[in-house]
Amino acid sequence: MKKVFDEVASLEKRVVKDFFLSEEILMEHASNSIFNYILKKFRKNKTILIVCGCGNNGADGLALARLLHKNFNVKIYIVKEPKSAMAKLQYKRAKSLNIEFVHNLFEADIIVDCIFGTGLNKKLDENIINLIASLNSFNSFKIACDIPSGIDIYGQIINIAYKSDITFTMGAYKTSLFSDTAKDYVGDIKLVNLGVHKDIFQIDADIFLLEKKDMVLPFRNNKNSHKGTFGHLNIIAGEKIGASIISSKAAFSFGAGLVTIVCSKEQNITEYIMQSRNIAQNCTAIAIGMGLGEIYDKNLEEILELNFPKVFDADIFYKPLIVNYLDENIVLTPHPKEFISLLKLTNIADISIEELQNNRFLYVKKFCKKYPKTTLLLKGANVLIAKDNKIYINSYGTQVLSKGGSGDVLSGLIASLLAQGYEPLNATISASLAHTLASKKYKKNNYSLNPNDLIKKVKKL
Ligand SMILES: NC(=O)C1=CN([C@@H]2O[C@H](COP(=O)(O)OP(=O)(O)OC[C@H]3O[C@@H](n4cnc5c(N)ncnc54)[C@H](O)[C@@H]3O)[C@@H](O)[C@H]2O)[C@@H](O)CC1
Ligand SMILES: Nc1ncnc2c1ncn2[C@@H]1O[C@H](COP(=O)(O)OP(=O)(O)O)[C@@H](O)[C@H]1O
Ligand SMILES: [K+]
Repeated sequence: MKKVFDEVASLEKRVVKDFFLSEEILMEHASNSIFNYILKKFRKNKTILIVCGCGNNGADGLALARLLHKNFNVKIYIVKEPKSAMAKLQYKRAKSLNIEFVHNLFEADIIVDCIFGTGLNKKLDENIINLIASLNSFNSFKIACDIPSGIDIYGQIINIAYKSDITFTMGAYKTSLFSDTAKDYVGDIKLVNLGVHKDIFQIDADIFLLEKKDMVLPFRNNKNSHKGTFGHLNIIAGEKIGASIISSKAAFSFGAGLVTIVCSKEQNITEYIMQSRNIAQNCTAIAIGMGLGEIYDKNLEEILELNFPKVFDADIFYKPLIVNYLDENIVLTPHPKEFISLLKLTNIADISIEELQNNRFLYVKKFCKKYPKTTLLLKGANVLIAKDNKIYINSYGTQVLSKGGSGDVLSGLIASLLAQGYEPLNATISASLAHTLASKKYKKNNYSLNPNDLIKKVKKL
């Protein structure tokens, strides 16, 4: 996993102060990394339009223009006269090299957005809104320097934002790049080294970006085993049995030795999944909430009192009783609407879905502060997993997963690992990665995936 920071300016200052680098060295590294990328990826006859603002983001662009000049057909468009010292210096250098400055935007082969970086601090005026809209309308390959212009430090769009194919982020990953809103604007994200190794540049973090290698699949080590070795998951069925069936199939495919659906009447379910009226004697984990609908408090309480690891999903986030059971045994998998109900039940906040989506990191941190031992997975375009005041981002999911039943597969995968003895945070991280990475293996198109297709892909990880 990689470290992620809310702000990077203090890290830059530290490198200048403690390791005697200069702002100029950092900037040269920033522009050089984009230069090298363009040099490798594109032929030399391509036109490149670099759009520069008045601060150091613009200065990065002017330095980049200097590096690209004579290698490519480079044009600079100045949005606002250089204001920062570095922007003035880089402007002077670019001018002295006779790089062409243009006064009209055009559809270049490549556009590099260096209008605003982390310094964006107010609403965009009409001219800049129109300018970004024009850039977005061009069919060029679009690069963003540090962050797509128009996205603020909270990852929100103030008026409009540049839509890039790739973003070069300077020095460290920023949380703003991983808001759900930003996901349609950042494109691929590349981390740029600013002159010292990232382990020196970056201090301790409490937010992390998950990588494929963080996924631990439930491979079986010992040949001398039996079904009981791999746990017995009990899924509490509710009014909509389909949700439990999907979860049970996902759980079975992900290694649980036995899976039982606990239901009050006989159901027509998959033959290898067991069914029972009661929780099994040898149960090792419970999943509850998916398709639950109404349930008597007394019945719910009896289940919640059982001392097994549990996944709480879906309808359970509307039951006030659960707030008494949010301990280290519990994994919560709400989507945003369910999470605002949980925030209300726990007296943390009474907010709208929009307020949550604009501040996902903030409300996950608030929840974590009150319930540090519980594992939380907040669903979304970028999934946030949290425990012990640390947040883990899973950014691999895509719109292919926006389907009824995708969440039931996820809860089944997590519960399966819990049943097999994984610690709750590790179970949640590995299952969430398996869920999203499996979905990426579905290549037909991005609209037709169903839960069974997803489970098939999980089997092939
Ligand atoms: N500080 C350093 O050592 C480094 C800085 N770097 C670059 O510097 C950037 C940050 O530079 P700055 O702090 O100068 O900030 P920016 O270049 O992002 O923008 C700041 C300027 O834009 C103006 N501005 C902000 N919002 C505006 C709006 N809505 N409409 C009109 N004008 C607006 C501000 O008044 C300010 O003059 C980073 O994103 C990165 O690209 C990199 O070169 C790496 C090294
Ligand atoms: N656009 C998207 N990008 C990434 N992941 C998504 C997207 N849409 C949905 N998902 C994922 O799909 C799952 C949907 O779960 P949920 O909304 O609970 O559906 P259901 O309860 O019908 O199964 C979650 O894991 C969510 O993170
Ligand atoms: K930018």
